[in-house]
Amino acid sequence: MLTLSNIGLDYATGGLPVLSGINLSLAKGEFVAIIGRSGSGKTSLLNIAAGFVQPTSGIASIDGRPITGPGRDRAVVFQDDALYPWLDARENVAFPLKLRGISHKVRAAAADTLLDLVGLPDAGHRKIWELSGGMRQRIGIARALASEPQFLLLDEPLGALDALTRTNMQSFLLDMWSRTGTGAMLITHSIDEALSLATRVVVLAPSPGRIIADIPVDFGRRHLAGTPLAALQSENAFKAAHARLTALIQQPAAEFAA
Ligand SMILES: Nc1ncnc2c1ncn2[C@@H]1O[C@H](COP(=O)(O)OP(=O)(O)OP(=O)(O)O)[C@@H](O)[C@H]1O
Repeated sequence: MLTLSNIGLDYATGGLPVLSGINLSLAKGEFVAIIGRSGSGKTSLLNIAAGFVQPTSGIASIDGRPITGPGRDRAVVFQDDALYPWLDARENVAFPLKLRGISHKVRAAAADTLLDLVGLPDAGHRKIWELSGGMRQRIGIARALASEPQFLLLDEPLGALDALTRTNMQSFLLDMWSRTGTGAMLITHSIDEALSLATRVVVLAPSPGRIIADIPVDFGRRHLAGTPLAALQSENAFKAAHARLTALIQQPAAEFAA
């Protein structure tokens, strides 16, 4: 269990704290989407979970152990795929294993298994610049999975993709999450995406960033069970949840104080 307890964050720039009183837990097998206005502190929160940023107050922990920095139990995927252009796809996926001193033969075999898992069994020898945006994000996710993380921390990983690729990648992401049994934390600006993938949608209000809603949803699980995303998104329940989340994000700042 990844637990954020009473987290506050102040970058000491003289303004309001960026985060205040955040209590959030993420179990393995859960998929939490975090939405909120630009600047509400979503990336800051993910960076605390990743161990890139230490909170000013409160405690971030995994199974009771404080998070003091990045660790193999958490893998982060960003909007920019951040692949190494001088390595081919297989070497990119295998890179975390190389850092752990795993032999060339073993890591090449592990990378091929992961490339298979992400649907790119023949891409191992391809150069990064030969791949489409969606393929590069799959390679990035395969690389994240190479360290067998317990938690996937996803910061707008599909944000730079065209609409059709993004829809395909949403199904792919859900499939990866369900096959690997990880806990996923997804930051997204898309309410549709949050509702379509997550088991819980958490809404952050800005200034200071705090949680104003934590809503369980089941559209993603139903998509995994076979219902197409388009069918789910046309249901009244989906539209009602969308309208509720839109209203929460758009409400005037003064009302957030309540
Ligand atoms: N390293 C930093 N130093 C100082 N201030 C920062 C730093 N990182 C973020 N901030 C500030 O913290 C606030 C929250 O930023 P953050 O990126 O966490 O929000 P966000 O909700 O992810 O925004 P967006 O949706 O635009 O990506 C913003 O006011 C931002 O300027």
